[in-house]
Amino acid sequence: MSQNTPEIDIVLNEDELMAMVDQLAETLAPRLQGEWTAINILIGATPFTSDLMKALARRNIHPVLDALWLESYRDARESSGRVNVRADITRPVTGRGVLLIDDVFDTGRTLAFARQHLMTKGAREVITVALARKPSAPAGPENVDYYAFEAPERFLVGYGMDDRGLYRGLPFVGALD
Ligand SMILES: O=P(O)(O)OC[C@H]1O[C@H](OP(=O)(O)OP(=O)(O)O)[C@H](O)[C@@H]1O
Ligand code: HPA
Repeated sequence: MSQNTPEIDIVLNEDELMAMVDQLAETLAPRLQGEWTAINILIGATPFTSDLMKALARRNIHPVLDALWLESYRDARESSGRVNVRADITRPVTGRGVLLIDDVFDTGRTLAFARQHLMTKGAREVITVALARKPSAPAGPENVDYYAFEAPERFLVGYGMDDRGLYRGLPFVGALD
């Protein structure tokens, strides 16, 4: 790493990530029969969405892909407490199953907001999936439905996750202090 790059501890390397995404697709595939829309929660979920869509396609599962641009952290490492819609989905979801895809489930605000947003638009059912789940995230009915791994209680970067817009392109999941 260059002088200006902070120390980033590797939490999951590329091979571990790919194996986890593949396992998640194997688990999800039986639930995604019929009419489904997969929604990439922008920006952070983009690499995860891309790999999950490919892993589902290998199993002959082809949901419609859409995107919902939500923002609540911007340049901070803590949630602002509000979820702003920067851009909405592009196709109707009335009567369809919706798979909401996010990179990290932390306070749970983003996915709770997105679930309500899609139910209000008439989705038949909404299921949520995140790559990483923080240990302090909500459990019980507010919990994410599926996740690939339990992350350390640290600030994550890489594989879509950012610190002030940086490090989204790292091919691994790392942690900063
Ligand atoms: O569970 P929560 O506490 O709501 O945190 C999770 C959300 O925070 C990040 O989004 P952010 O607002 O940083 O936008 P980004 O996707 O553009 O990074 C991340 O991508 C999740 O969507
Ligand atoms: N890293 C990056 N973005 C995030 C995180 C995190 O740990 N938690 C919520 N949004």
